[in-house]
Amino acid sequence: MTPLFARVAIIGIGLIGSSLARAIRTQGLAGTIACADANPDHAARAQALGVVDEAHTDPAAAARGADLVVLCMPIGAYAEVTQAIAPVLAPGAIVSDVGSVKQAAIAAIRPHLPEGVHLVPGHPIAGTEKSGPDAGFADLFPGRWFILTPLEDSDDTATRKVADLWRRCGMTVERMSPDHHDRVLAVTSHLPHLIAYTIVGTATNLEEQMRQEVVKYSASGFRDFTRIAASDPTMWRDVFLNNREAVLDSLQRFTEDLTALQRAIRWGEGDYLYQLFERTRDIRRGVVEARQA
Ligand SMILES: NC(=O)c1ccc[n+]([C@@H]2O[C@H](COP(=O)([O-])OP(=O)(O)OC[C@H]3O[C@@H](n4cnc5c(N)ncnc54)[C@H](O)[C@@H]3O)[C@@H](O)[C@H]2O)c1
Ligand SMILES: O=C(O)C(=O)C[C@]1(C(=O)O)C=C[C@@H](O)C=C1
Repeated sequence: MTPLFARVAIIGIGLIGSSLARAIRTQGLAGTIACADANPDHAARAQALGVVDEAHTDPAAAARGADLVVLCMPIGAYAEVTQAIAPVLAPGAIVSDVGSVKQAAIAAIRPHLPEGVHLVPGHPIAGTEKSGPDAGFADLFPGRWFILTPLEDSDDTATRKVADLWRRCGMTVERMSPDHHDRVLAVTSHLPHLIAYTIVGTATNLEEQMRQEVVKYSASGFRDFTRIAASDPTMWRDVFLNNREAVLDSLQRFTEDLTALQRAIRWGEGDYLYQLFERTRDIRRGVVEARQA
């Protein structure tokens, strides 16, 4: 099959960037895969692993001559990297990304793009708590959702090509407005991470002897939270700072629901607790049936 792109440049060759590189290679979707990473060890490791044809530390060196550039680094670095690659982007080139927040990603990229370069933002809803080029794997994507958030003026052909890329990596592609994406993900992804960080933080704040017992007798509920709370600090700092309104809104709702639960426990309202737990168990069944568990 002919490759979709002649040269793909992946900027940030960590968990998602290296998974994408592996999937592109496995599916034969690009003639050349170039990458750039600000961390020279990550660039060298990606080259040593053979997941890319070229590895650089300068993003412009990777992006030069690329028909597709995919930003795969934390959102806080988007503006600086877009400014660095802008002079080498040819008219007709596509710039896309995988960032977990869409409105802030667009605001950071769009002002710096030269005329004739197409912006097609997106977000693969797939990941793990691990980071870096060794953590990636091509099978991260099959069976998962990819949310495409094109702008009103996004080029149709460019949008279709980006959708095709992710479809051929095994994902199911859906379109959403950037604003809607940010509100949905605040509830389904950002809030759960915030809760996990809080629970694990609270436990580690307990006095020394207690802390040892928390780790020693970790029940699976706590263990599941520690997995999520091990997620990359830079990435998640940038997510919360860049989706502030939607996260604060869902956090407010969560706090109110928690207060209602506290009240039900205090007043022995067993029916309230039972009905809530019954409802949430059904939701879990739905997630499993949708094969997203
Ligand atoms: N981890 C997930 O589950 C997940 C899922 C979907 C989307 N995302 C998004 O993907 C992006 C990358 O996340 P990840 O999990 O792959 O993180 P990661 O830490 O594994 O990889 C990020 C890479 O970017 C590099 N980097 C940092 N600043 C850079 C810069 N200025 N220039 C070039 N490279 C730079 C880092 O050295 C690292 O190799 C984030 O925007 C995140 O929101 C993450
Ligand atoms: O499975 C995990 O470890 C993840 O946190 C993946 C997860 C999620 O919340 O589902 C995290 C961030 C993303 O932007 C997309 C996916």
